[in-house]
Amino acid sequence: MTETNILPEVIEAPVSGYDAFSLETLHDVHTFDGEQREIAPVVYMEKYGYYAITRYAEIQKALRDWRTFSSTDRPFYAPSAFRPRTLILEDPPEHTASKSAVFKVFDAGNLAKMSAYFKAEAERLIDDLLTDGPAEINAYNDLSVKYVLKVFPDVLGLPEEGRELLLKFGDAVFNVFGPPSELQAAKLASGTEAMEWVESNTARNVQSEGGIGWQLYAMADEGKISEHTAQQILKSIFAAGFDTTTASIASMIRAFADNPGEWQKLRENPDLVDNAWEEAIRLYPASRYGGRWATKETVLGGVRIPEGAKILTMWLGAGRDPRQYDAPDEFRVDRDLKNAHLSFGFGIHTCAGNQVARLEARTLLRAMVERIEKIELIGEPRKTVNYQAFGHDYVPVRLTPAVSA
Ligand code: HEM
Repeated sequence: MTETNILPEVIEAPVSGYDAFSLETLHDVHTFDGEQREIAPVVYMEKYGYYAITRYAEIQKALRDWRTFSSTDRPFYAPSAFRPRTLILEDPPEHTASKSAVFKVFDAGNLAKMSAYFKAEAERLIDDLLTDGPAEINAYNDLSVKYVLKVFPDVLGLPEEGRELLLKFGDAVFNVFGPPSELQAAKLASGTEAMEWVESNTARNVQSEGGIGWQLYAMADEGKISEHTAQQILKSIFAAGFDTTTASIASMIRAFADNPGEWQKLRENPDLVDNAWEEAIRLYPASRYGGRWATKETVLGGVRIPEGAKILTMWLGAGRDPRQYDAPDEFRVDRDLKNAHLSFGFGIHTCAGNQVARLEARTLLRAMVERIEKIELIGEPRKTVNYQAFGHDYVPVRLTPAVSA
């Protein structure tokens, strides 16, 4: 018998005592999720009775097959006011209609309008920061939050007052899919403050004519989606569109502060801006995992997954899978990302706002590269502690302005 005739061996998922949600884990998710990745492509987390897909290739393979790896249920799923019941909790055909509605409001025409506005605001913000020469700032609050909470809510037509509640809302949303704990209770309590604001700012009657929300309700009038779905989609944008970008832009600045040589490389070759941003979110994804359930028994990476299994797709760990990337812990602005990364997910549920997130981040980075000579760390950065979201909420840096020609 030749080797090609040997059927691949199918094994049961290695049983792991891993607690993906303990405080110890949450303080160092890259190390701990990375350890699980090195055990097997799929592990069984005994403590919670859930499966975790840990490696790049297997996550990608699973997410190509939405019929087997359905999104309509997931570990720790319980209906929650913090989880808008649309898109991420839908499979086709419902999902197709909702996703088309989002793509329609983020079409080329709307993105082009956003692009010009984001650029003007990014440049203004950096110029303001550097008016008096070198600036010592917390890159999270003074740069990332300031920029994101200005440009995207403006585009959505949201009032100035209360915008910071979007971050509390997002922080709660990203703590829903995990076990009850003090941490979860605190995040949900804090998010509750945001609920009324979110509810009233996603209502039909407050949407400014021609704005994103108005366009969604117009689609409801045309019968393309329901009125309820229009509001749920708007809530999804509120839920997923702020914590993610603020955290990952702060993480990107940390990556540059840790690697001054990479900043110089980018200054010398600004064409690398887009690639540098993708590399930053490969290294520091804003979302640690997704959730699915197996609609039938299946085998992934040689590991059996039973019908009905609830599954975490651990894309933060997969972003540093050495089977996919050379020297995966290193930040290299010119890395050949080949198949990109999983930080925006993969398959039919790929991030619906990825174009907006990319536009925001790349535009800011371009404005920075043109204006900033040096980014230096002047203190210890702090990572966020959250079940599902990952990022930095404190990145103390000194920005030295470039001497203009
Ligand atoms: C750097 C910023 C962002 C990151 C890293 C990110 C990451 C992700 C990931 C990993 C998923 C897939 C979830 C899954 O398959 O389980 C996702 C889905 C989603 N994201 Fe984002 N996101 C970002 C920004 C945004 C923004 C700005 C918006 C809105 C404008 C947004 C809206 C959504 C929505 C609505 C979904 C659900 C898509 C679907 O189910 O088809 N995200 N995002």
